[in-house]
Amino acid sequence: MEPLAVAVNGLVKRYGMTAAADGLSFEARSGEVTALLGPNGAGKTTTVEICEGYRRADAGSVRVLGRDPHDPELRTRIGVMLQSGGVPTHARAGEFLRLIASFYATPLDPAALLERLGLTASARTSYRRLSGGQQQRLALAAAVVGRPELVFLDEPTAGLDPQARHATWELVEDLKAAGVAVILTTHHMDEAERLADEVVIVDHGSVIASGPPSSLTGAERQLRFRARPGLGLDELLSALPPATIAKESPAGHYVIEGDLVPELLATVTAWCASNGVMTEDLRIERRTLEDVFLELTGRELRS
Ligand SMILES: Nc1ncnc2c1ncn2[C@@H]1O[C@H](COP(=O)(O)OP(=O)(O)OP(=O)(O)O)[C@@H](O)[C@H]1O
Repeated sequence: MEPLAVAVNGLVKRYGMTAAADGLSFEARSGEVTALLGPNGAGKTTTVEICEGYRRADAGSVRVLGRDPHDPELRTRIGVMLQSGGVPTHARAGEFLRLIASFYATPLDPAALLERLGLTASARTSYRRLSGGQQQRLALAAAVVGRPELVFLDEPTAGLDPQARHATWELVEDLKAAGVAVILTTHHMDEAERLADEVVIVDHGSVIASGPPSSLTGAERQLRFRARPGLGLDELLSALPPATIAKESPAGHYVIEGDLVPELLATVTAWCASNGVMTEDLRIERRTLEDVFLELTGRELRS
């Protein structure tokens, strides 16, 4: 069997009193997108940078393409897109990408990649004069131009416009189809839901849940609607089967969970009608990854 693209076991990394990684374990496979999710400060960047060979673990085992992350042989086999870009500020976009491509035996065509990411018109512009979104796209191009077997993408779509976001998603889907292992960190749950084969939710330095997005969100559906705040949910519940749950969170947003048969929908809308309640956005849907994420990690802001 093909070795795992990334295998992290019991990873520990401390900064003084802070355990950025605290016994963290996960695996990533070739031809799959593995999304690392977690609140600010959860330990994602620390973990990814240890896998990339930029930081050293205090304890635990980390294997990347079957090797130690510091093995120089990995340099040409992995692609890294850093949040900070990592591109010299004076370098022109096109020249920079051609230079990076020249380090690899069988790179992608830099001009085609620039075109694909909407950077052709900016090819002669220096990095520091590119817009934030253009800089980010160039960093993505640099991460993939060498046809790596494994790519680390740290918040690749943060701050991108919708067109660039879609172009990035398509590129990630193509990488996956080509058998590349993609490790993606993102704060966009919809992005993870769309792209990831495997989601790893990290909090306080360890993994609190993992699995395919559909296994985390479950098959259960919810009835959701918006209406004026403070509806008498106890009264509504008394008209519904005993196991039904109704919540208002946040104010004016209602969720009903239970056996979602047509009669339940009819009862809810009839109750709304008899109470003069006009609903908006009435819909039946599965829980989203964002729902699961907030349930698991809480709603409080992280320091
Ligand atoms: N070089 C460092 N020195 C000291 N503390 C650090 C260092 N790097 C990270 N930390 C701390 O380790 C913890 C985890 O940080 P990390 O950057 O890995 O989180 P993250 O999940 O990537 O967060 P974000 O979503 O904000 O990028 C935080 O408490 C952070 O302050």
